[in-house]
Amino acid sequence: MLNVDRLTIEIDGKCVVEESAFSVRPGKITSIIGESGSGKSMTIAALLTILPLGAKATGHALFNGRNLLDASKKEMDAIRKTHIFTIFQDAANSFNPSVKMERQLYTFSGGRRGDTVQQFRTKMTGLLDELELSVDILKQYPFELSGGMLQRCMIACALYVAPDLLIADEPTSSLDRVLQKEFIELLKRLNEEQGTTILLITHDLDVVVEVAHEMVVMQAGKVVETGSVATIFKQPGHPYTKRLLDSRF
Ligand SMILES: Nc1ncnc2c1ncn2[C@@H]1O[C@H](COP(=O)(O)OP(=O)(O)OP(=O)(O)O)[C@@H](O)[C@H]1O
Repeated sequence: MLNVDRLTIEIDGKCVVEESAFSVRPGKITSIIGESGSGKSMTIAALLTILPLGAKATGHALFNGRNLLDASKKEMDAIRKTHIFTIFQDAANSFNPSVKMERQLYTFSGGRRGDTVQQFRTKMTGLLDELELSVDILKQYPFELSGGMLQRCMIACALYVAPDLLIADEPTSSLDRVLQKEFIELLKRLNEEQGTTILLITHDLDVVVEVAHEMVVMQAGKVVETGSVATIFKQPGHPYTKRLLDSRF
């Protein structure tokens, strides 16, 4: 599904990710974990070709055989429209505060699929209901909804689009513990019921152990360990991973 190899990212000549390599297998939840500043978000930005100005990525990030790093804007737009869906840290920032939810959710889901507004309304109403969100939210503005509700709206769009790959970058860090748990359950459902492949970026080991099948450990811009969560938790191979796991107890 996704094979990253020798990914190096420089920002204004400074190397922030060095020769990183990892794979995301279809149907699995893979988590990238690492301390703040280890390069997790820059890695995702490189895959989505949304690196900040002055940044440059080299290497390979093969998504279904296509190197995302040298895809044109047009190709990338097409890939992001239906094949890769991204949920960012703070859902509130993903929405325009002055536009009602219905129009925005349509843009994120039905519009991407080429559905009519009527088709969107029917399908989205069912999804909102499943996610225990009232259909009335469609008439509301984002600021009238809580952070947890907005993240659930993003999940509703992901369920609607049914992407090949869902990238979630620290999706629970702005939520309280109860909402975090709820959101993680939804990610699990998406994976188990729809078979969605998920790449989850987090610095929370509890989240990793709860939901991920495989993990990629990053430290100071480098991937120091990859493997199944069960194996790594049982027998961490790298001193940094050991420290990370020890800090959990
Ligand atoms: N816009 C930017 N301009 C210059 N350097 C940046 C920029 N964004 C991030 N960096 C640097 O890139 C490195 C990797 O940052 P990145 O945001 O990928 O870390 P992270 O692992 O996602 O951390 P966090 O968990 O805090 O989000 C850091 O040294 C950071 O200072």
